[in-house]
Amino acid sequence: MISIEAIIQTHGLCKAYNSSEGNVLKDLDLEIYKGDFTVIMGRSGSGKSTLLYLLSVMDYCTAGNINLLGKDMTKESQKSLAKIHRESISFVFQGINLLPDLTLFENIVFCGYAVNKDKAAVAQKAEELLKLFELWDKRKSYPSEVSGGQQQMVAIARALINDPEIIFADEPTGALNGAVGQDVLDTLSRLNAEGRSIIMVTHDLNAAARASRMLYLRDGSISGELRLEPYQATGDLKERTTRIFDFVENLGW
Ligand SMILES: Nc1ncnc2c1ncn2[C@@H]1O[C@H](COP(=O)(O)OP(=O)(O)OP(=O)(O)O)[C@@H](O)[C@H]1O
Repeated sequence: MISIEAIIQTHGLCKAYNSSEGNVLKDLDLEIYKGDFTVIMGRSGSGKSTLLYLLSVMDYCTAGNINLLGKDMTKESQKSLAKIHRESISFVFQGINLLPDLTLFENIVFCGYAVNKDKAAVAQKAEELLKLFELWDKRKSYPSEVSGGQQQMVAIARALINDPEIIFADEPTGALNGAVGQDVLDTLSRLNAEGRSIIMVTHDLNAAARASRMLYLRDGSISGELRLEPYQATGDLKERTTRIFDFVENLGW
């Protein structure tokens, strides 16, 4: 059951990278709800990644404001923003971005130590996550020694080490083959079913089929929205994919 509690609200949100090219995001008024698996789609260049970076406060808006978990992000200090990044939100990138000189285990605990001084508790949680993702026997391997899918699982484990309320994902399956991509999506769906809010950008209809709410971005504005029943492991992915295809096709995808 999705609540109607907004965890993110934007008002008049604009982003321009330079004054000569105008706004990439145009006056967006948007709400993201707690417990949703929100998927953002749109054509290449429509501003999806820009929006994700703004919502996750990895980049700054040029006008308007963003309220994240009850706080106006345009008014928070750098220290407060850093705290929110460490404790409340996480980001899973397409490029994965594990630190190459740290083992899989070290990649995960490294982020945990930044928040929790109890190193034993962090190590315990990292162990649980690695076991959950069936990577415990690879804990001493370096990222270059495991597959892309395993690296992405570690990136998700790292994103979970501080128990974030919101997970942002930018094309998390973009670099993976089909079956491995499904494993990553299954993991995100499971996290969502456990109550975590997920906001994901994707071009992939199969990935989008995990959404409980779809937003379609066109030229920096939201031009459509679709609400779906939350995905269930036994659910009919094909039927959901067809619905999403019809939705985005009608919007000019
Ligand atoms: N750092 C940047 N500096 C200047 N322009 C940028 C920058 N990042 C993005 N843009 C421009 O902003 C627009 C939106 O880019 P964005 O990456 O948000 O789109 P997208 O919908 O995620 O695209 P894609 O699907 O291709 O990843 C594009 O015209 C892009 O060239």
